[in-house]
Amino acid sequence: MQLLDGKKTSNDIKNEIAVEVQSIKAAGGKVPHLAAVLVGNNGASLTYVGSKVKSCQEIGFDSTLVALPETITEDELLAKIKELNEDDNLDGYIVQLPLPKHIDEQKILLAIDPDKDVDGFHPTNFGRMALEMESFIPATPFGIMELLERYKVETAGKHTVVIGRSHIVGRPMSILMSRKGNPGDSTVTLTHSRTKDLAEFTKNADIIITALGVPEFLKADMVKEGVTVIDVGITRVEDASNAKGYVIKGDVDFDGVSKKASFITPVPGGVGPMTIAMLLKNTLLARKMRSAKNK
Ligand SMILES: Nc1nc(=O)c2c([nH]1)NC[C@@H]1CN(c3ccc(C(=O)N[C@@H](CCC(=O)O)C(=O)O)cc3)C=[N+]21
Repeated sequence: MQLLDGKKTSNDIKNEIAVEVQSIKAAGGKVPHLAAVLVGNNGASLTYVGSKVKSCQEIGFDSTLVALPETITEDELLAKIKELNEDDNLDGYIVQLPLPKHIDEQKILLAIDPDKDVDGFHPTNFGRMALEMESFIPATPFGIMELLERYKVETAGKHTVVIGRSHIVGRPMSILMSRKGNPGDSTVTLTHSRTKDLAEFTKNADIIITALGVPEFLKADMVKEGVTVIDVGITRVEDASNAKGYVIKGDVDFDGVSKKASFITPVPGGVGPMTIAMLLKNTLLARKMRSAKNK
């Protein structure tokens, strides 16, 4: 069994990006600038946004945290988005999800300038991704593709089963794995809450990508020998014995499944850190695209 080490790989990627930042600086260019919009103070969101800002500092990016109150109106948030779109000193930004219930998420995502949409959530980028054009690829799926590539996991002609059809993980993942190229060229089954006999699919899968949010859902008896398992689940489960008061659980019963797997991601330290590294990679791409336009 080979562990797909997202912690290590994300550090490698961050180091590669830091080297590029240094050469941009040496050439007198502008360093990439990422902003994160955070509405309210959801505990998990604060953690992720905090690590995004910290990573920017580590690799020499400029970063801005736009912290807004939970009570902000949709119009006020749209005005802020407009401001970020027009800010010439900003290369890319993300609006941390989920947003409060009174704000229409789709409306907000549509307002983001596709050229600054480093999350790749705008329909323009999603469409470009599906059509195999250059685009910003959503960071979590992009991170999974990067892990598969760096660990040389064979995907061509393999049966990939994706569990979960969310717009930010499952659906884009199913598209990326079916695209031409390496990684890719997979035969993909996208399963979801209405799928019947899910185990019949997972038992026949060469690669399983699970983005469900149900702790330890995938058990050893649901997979075949030699499977590759990518665990995108991250659920905080209360645990008084832990200093933080919680432990992070993936969708996979790691102890059981890892005995049969040829490759598997841990949680934590798998897909999560990769998400942040790929967001930085998208931001570097945004900077390069803007610099080519003399911005
Ligand atoms: N606009 C937007 N873009 C996102 O990319 C986005 C989002 N909204 N909303 C929430 C999800 C979730 N997400 C994670 C990022 C890093 C870890 C991560 O680094 N996890 C660590 C553990 C961190 C912890 O202690 O909780 C790990 O798995 O090792 C997890 C989850 C990005 N998301």
